[in-house]
Amino acid sequence: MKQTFYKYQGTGNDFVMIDNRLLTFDKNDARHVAFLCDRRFGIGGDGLILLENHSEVDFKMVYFNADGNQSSMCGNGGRCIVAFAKFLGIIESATTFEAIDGKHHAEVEKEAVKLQMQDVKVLEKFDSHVFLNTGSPHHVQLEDDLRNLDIKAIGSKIRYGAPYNTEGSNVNFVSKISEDVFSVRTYERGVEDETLSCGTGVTAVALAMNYMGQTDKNLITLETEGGTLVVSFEKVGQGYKNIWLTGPAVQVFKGEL
Ligand SMILES: N[C@H](CCC[C@H](N)C(=O)O)C(=O)O
Repeated sequence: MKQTFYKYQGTGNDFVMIDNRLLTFDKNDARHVAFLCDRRFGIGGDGLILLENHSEVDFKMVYFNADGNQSSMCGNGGRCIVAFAKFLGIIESATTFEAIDGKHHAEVEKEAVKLQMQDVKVLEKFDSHVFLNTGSPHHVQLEDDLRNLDIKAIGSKIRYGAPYNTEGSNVNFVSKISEDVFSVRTYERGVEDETLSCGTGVTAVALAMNYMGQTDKNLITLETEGGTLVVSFEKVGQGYKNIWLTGPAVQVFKGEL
């Protein structure tokens, strides 16, 4: 049976998107998901996202990394599925949906989508980096010069090394541009390469920079290889709440296979 596929991108983090409200897509066929995400033999994407019905909220998001395995929360994918839900006529602009890390509120604002992330109660500070989970695990480290970094080589070494090992972590390299602007490059677990941006990653960076005292602002601009994202938050004790990730989410293609 023919299947309709969409492609969405949020600041260059791109996804194969499927309306799976009829539950026809086989979630257990990792090889097929990896094929669809393959940039040469398939459609191509950093991940694949299913939109499904939900009994209490507007819809449910199911996320797969490009390796074909279901994974933790995807911030850019969360923004893209909200744009997809509006395109399908499921929502107007405000919405609440269910993802692997719980319920998320979001609002469509013209070409941009504003996505509320889960509260972050624990950040672990080390000499070289900060580790926190913003729906996905993130290692965040400051660098003087992002341009000449071999992100894939250095990122994979950290991702597969102790203490992350097989389960791994996403790895974000950051340089400070100004009091409220930071540049970020990310090595993504499950893509096992640099992606042009990472939504849970830039969220982690914004919170980590505030936590480390690199900024006392609570509205941070993150410049990524794929574009500009904005993260706002409220510090509460040693943690953060009312965390919002805002940026573009664009449908780039629709087709059938
Ligand atoms: N690769 C991540 C999930 C997707 C995160 C990223 N695409 C985002 O926008 O948050 C992981 O397995 O932890």
